[in-house]
Amino acid sequence: MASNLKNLSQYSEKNITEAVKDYVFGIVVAEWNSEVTEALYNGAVETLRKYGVPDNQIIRKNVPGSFELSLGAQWLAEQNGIHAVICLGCVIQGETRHFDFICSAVAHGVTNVSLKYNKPVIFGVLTPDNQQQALDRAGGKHGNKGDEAAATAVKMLCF
Ligand SMILES: Nc1c(NC[C@H](O)[C@H](O)[C@H](O)CO)[nH]c(=O)[nH]c1=O
Ligand SMILES: CC(=O)[C@@H](O)COP(=O)(O)O
Repeated sequence: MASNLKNLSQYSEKNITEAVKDYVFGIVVAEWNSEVTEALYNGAVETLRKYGVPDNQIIRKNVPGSFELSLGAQWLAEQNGIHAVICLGCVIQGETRHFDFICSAVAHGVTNVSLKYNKPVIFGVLTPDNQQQALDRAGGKHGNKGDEAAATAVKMLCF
């Protein structure tokens, strides 16, 4: 379902239990397009807080760009005290195919980290054609991808 047909901040809370407040969440944030990625981060943190996760159980790691999210996620996922990792980035289409290479690399990289460490590693990366599409999905008319990513991490830990 396309994001414009489903608000990213509206999701089922089925299966989410009280136990989630005992977990520790890593959040890796790409610095590229920081206006967008900071909004994603704020959405993710507010969602975790909503379920009672204390701020000292949310560990942030910044990386330069979305391409580096996979390694940043690995640095967090390899820590026994971290139970899930949320990766937040925004890759905006430019004039060349660089966009395609970054998006593919980070999607595969994040997946590989999740499978390697047997932990939820959530792909919270926007891949819009332009800045407006990104803003629409970082607290705009289509909700906040950061909310969705944090809720996904919570749900995976509660299954
Ligand atoms: N153009 C965008 C980038 N580019 C930078 C790469 O992510 C990476 O840091 C660089 O290729 C060095 O390895 N990153 C984004 O997150 N968003 C973009 O729109
Ligand atoms: C997705 C990107 O790396 C992008 O900023 C590159 O832009 P361009 O393809 O115009 O060089």
